[in-house]
Amino acid sequence: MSKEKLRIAVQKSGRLNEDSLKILKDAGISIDNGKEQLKASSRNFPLEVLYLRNGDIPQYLRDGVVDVAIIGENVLIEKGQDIIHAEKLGFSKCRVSLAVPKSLKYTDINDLDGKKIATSYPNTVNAFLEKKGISAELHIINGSVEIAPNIGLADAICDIVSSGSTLFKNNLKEVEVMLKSEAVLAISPKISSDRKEILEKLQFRLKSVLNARTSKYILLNAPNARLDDIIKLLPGMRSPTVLPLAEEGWSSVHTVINEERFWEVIDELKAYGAEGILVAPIEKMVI
Ligand SMILES: Nc1ncnc2c1ncn2[C@@H]1O[C@H](COP(=O)(O)OP(=O)(O)OP(=O)(O)O)[C@@H](O)[C@H]1O
Ligand SMILES: O=P(O)(O)OC[C@H]1O[C@H](OP(=O)(O)OP(=O)(O)O)[C@H](O)[C@@H]1O
Ligand SMILES: [Mg+2]
Repeated sequence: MSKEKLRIAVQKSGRLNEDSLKILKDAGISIDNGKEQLKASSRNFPLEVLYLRNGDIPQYLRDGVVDVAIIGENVLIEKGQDIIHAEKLGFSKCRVSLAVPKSLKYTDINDLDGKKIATSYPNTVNAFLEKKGISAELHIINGSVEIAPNIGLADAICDIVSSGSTLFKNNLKEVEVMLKSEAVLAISPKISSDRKEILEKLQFRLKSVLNARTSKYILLNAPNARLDDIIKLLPGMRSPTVLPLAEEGWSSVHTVINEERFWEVIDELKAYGAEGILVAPIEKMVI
């Protein structure tokens, strides 16, 4: 067997670290994790993990020091336009937005012309402003950006927004959403063909985990008279499984459904007489 290993960068600590390790674990990849180690290997998958600062990862990918990484799309947009985004991983969802003091009357982006904007995302802001034909002075800071208007450092800010509570606490309001982001699997343009084979195996596993996370297995009892209507609401992987119940005139229907779709159709299912609806998690889903 080849000794080749795929090298993946995972955030050392911060918002992405825990969910990144969790998705690898759910994909059946065990990583022995000495807390202080910056490098670790998997026992059961040809993977080497490097724990790095999120902001440094685009450069490591570009140089081919790591083959793949779990990173926020926002960082790739800011610093890694040349890097391939593969799977969206469904966690660390946020947006990168412009915000101004609540007291400021804001009509549109023209209100920021000639103003000072504090941000850790200068390339993203510049590209956005350029597209809108606006010029502003950027004040680049690495953290606590939201405090800038309160201390007279800037008129507006551009930073990550999720719940909006940091903006609220700093008396700011979100006025423009520049981009939406979530964690993604990013791929180095320099990855070798041997490692690409390992990457394909990793992507297959991640997709199975992601499919399972967004789907549910449902079982319900349905009156035979309304079976056709109920089945139309429940497409399933190929089609639902229908089994007769011991009680005449009733069937048991089993299927897989996207969780959001389940909540959309639940009232209709009940209206067609579906009973005893059970919803179960799916561990892995190979399509
Ligand atoms: N409040 C939030 N809600 C959801 N996702 C977020 C939030 N803040 C940041 N993120 C996402 O998580 C990523 C990592 O954020 P975090 O604050 O942990 O690291 P950082 O300080 O930007 O980077 P570094 O690892 O270089 O110190 C961001 O790039 C973004 O994609
Ligand atoms: O809309 P909210 O839910 O309030 O989240 C947004 C905040 O979260 C991030 O900061 P973080 O907590 O990661 O601190 P950091 O500046 O130390 O990275 C981001 O920089 C915002 O300040
Ligand atoms: Mg942060």
